[in-house]
Amino acid sequence: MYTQGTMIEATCILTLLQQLSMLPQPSTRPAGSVMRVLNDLSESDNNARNAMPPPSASATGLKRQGSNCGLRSLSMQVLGLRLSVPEPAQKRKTLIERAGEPLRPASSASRPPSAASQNPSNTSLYRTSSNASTISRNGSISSRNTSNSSYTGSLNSGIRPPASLKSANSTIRPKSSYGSNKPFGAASRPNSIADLQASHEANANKSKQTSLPKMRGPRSMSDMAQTSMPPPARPMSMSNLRQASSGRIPSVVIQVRDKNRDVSLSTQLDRFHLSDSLLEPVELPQTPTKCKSPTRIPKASPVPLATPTPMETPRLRRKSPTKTRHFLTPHTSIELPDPDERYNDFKKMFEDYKQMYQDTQTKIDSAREDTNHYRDKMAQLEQERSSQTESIIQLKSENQTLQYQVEAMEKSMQETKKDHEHRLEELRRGHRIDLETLRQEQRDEIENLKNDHRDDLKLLVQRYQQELDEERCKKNDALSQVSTQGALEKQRHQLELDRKDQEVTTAKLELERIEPVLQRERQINDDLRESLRCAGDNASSMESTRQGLQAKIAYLESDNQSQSEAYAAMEKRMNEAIAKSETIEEKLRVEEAIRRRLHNQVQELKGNIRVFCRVRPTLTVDDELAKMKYPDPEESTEIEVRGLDQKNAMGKDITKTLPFSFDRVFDPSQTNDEVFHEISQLIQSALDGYNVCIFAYGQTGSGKTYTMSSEDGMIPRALRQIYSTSKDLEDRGWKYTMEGSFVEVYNEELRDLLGEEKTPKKLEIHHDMENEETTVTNATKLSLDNKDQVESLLSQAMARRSVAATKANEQSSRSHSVFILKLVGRNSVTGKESKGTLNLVDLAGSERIKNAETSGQRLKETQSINTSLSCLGDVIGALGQGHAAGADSRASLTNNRDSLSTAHIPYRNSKLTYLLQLSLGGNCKTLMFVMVAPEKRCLGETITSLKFAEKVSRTRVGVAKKVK
Ligand SMILES: Nc1ncnc2c1ncn2[C@@H]1O[C@H](COP(=O)(O)OP(=O)(O)OP(=O)(O)O)[C@@H](O)[C@H]1O
Repeated sequence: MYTQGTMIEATCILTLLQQLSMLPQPSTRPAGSVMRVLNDLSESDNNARNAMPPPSASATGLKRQGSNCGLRSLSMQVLGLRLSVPEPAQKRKTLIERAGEPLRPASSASRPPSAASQNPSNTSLYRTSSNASTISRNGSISSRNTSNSSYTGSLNSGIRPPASLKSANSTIRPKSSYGSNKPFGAASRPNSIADLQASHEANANKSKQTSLPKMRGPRSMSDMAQTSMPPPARPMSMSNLRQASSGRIPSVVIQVRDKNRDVSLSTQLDRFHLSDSLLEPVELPQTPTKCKSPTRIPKASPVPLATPTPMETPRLRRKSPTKTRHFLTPHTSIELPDPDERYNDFKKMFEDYKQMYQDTQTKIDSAREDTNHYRDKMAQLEQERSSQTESIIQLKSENQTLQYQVEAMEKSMQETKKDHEHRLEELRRGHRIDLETLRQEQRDEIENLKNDHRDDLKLLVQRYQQELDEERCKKNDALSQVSTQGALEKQRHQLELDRKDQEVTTAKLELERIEPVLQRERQINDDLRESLRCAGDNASSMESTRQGLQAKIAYLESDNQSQSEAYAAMEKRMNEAIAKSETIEEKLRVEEAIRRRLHNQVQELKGNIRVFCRVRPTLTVDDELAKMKYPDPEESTEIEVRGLDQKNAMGKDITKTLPFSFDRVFDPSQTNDEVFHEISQLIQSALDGYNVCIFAYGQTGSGKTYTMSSEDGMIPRALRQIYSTSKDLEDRGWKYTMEGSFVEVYNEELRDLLGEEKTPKKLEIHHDMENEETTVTNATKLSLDNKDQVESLLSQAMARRSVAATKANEQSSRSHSVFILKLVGRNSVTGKESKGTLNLVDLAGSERIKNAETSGQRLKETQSINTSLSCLGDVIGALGQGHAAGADSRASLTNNRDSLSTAHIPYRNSKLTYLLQLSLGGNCKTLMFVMVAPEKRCLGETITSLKFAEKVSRTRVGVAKKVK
């Protein structure tokens, strides 16, 4: 009866608890299934234990009997106080028994540590609670174990443990395997969906745990269920529940009514109190294996539980302050707790847990929402992952295909390479063979050619040897002849020289004699001019007189006789004056003829070929100058040039100084004016009816053009002088006509430099030997009738000279330019005529002959220049020889012309000499300017030019004669 009543009461309480505790997922559970609810609770405990937040200080203080079993534990506590449940569950293992079993891996590994287990303050608080005989449970597994240990301790021997042991137990608090350093209350943030789910579950469990503190009541609900109900389909295997039920066994035990002994309620309460103190945390072995003496754990007594009647509670409350101490058994000193106090505690705890449960539920809801959100996100990510995976697979397959292609291509390339190498090798072999064959053939051919050449060479050598011997014999004969002739020639020359010296001496004497005569003649001439002027004046005065007389005659005519006589006297005087004037004029003409003769004699004495040397000033300061000296500054006829550096075998300097002598030497300081002063007499000869030729010879840049054709050069000066002199001579009855032409000889061709025609006609040279006149057909001729025409001709000549430079391919020195001026004079008084020609020649640069490093057109030009200059040298040489021969044979100056005509002069060998035929030679007056550059780099050319000029200077070509 007692048991049955108790069971009914327990069932009612459980139903109430179910409603109050708001068990999770109540809808999923079968209504009214108390055992299933308990099972769920147990599982919730297991799952959410670690996540349960620690109770507040006040709550902790209230939870003296707290367990982590929540309301069920509370109910069981209550039941433990009131019910005496028989112990039918011998089959079930106690916590200690189960401690020997291996731990469930999931629960130990993943649960976060309990803050309380790590928090020393909590520990101390817990200890304080223990000292005050109240137990504070913070829901941690360690606390639960502690309670179990306490239970174990309490049941171990049934004897109250010594104080020292208790102290030790309370001090050395076991550390749960779940312990960690994580601070209390720190929310763990889920890292993954799995974490999130775990967190969510933990929250759910926590809420369950919070709402359901662990039961510490007597026995387990399963035991109770086994007692009052049929066993549930699902056994209550949750260890915590079992542990809790086991841990509450002492409480249950204290309610067991000992039938054999009459125990008062106070005693029981005392015992209960004592038993409560036993719930103080006791260190549990950390590993279940350490619990090696489960046999020490006393099993619950099988005695039926004695539940106090409802009436007993007020009785207990009405108890005097001096509380009766209740002991667990009469034989033990284990004190039981005060039931009222515990009841109040439980009630308060219940309220707290309820509040916590509600809070937790709210958190669960939000967590669920988060979970759903994260699930969606996860699904989305999963979808992306699958698409990425697909693309990766596709790329992999493409990559595979490409790799196959690459391999195939590599393979084909290898094959092609091998094929090519093979073919190359074959070609090389073939080429080697062909080459070898060709080489062999060429070797044979060369050998044959060599043999042939050797034979030919032998024959040639023999023939040439023979010819050489013959030639040698001939040359030896000729040499001996020449040497004989040379000796004779030398002797003859010596004689000639002596004779010439004699002649010069005679001429000098003659000159000395003539000089005063000439001076006298000049004086007479001046006097005559003066008297002529006076006569002119007289004539004019006479004319005026005559006019006066005529007027007088007219007057006298009217005045008869006297007038007639005066007129006759005047006429007589006039006639006398005219006659006197005529006499004077005649005298003047005679004097002019004498002057010309004397002038010609002087020119002849100076020589028909005269050579002037002119040294150009240096143009740059950097150039090293050749060493030149002018030993006779007064006479200015010599120049000494230090030759090219020479050293003998001993290394001694044997450089020679070469002396040269000319008719005149102009040093670099002398101007064109001074030069012209020296040649002006020669220009006058042209007016006197002589052929005059002035040419400039020298290397390029030596100053030929500057001397001949520059603005104040010889050509302009000559023209101006001729024009002015001709004008002067008009007074003496001379009337001159002057014709100028300007031609050049380029590549043995004549070109007109004054011609306007675009297609110039061919120029030809024609000599009129009878009149000793040279004509260039088709050449433009400009007459110099007035001063303007002179200037015009000069400007045209200058312009054409520059055009000529262009025409002559860049350099004027590539051609010989010849200015020809024909002078024809007629004396209206005497009826005499004179024909003279003035040739002014600017030769091409002489160095081109030797230093020509040209080809093509330039080579042709060089050859042409070379030929023409060489011909000029030959002509001058031949003229000298002819003159010598003529002089030798006839020994007369006057007959030189005849002798020259008999000698062969190679005028026709070049256009230049052919053009100047009548201006060179014995009948003409020739002046050669040898132009010299002062720079040392030009020394070679300078010496060559000076030697050539000296050779020309020594040439005697006879006496110039007037043109007929
Ligand atoms: N006596 C001088 N005083 C001053 N300058 C001179 C003199 N002689 C020549 N020169 C200068 O030297 C340079 C070369 O002279 P020029 O052209 O007359 O030489 P060239 O031998 O006649 O040359 P080309 O090859 O043209 O015939 C010119 O610049 C000229 O002005």
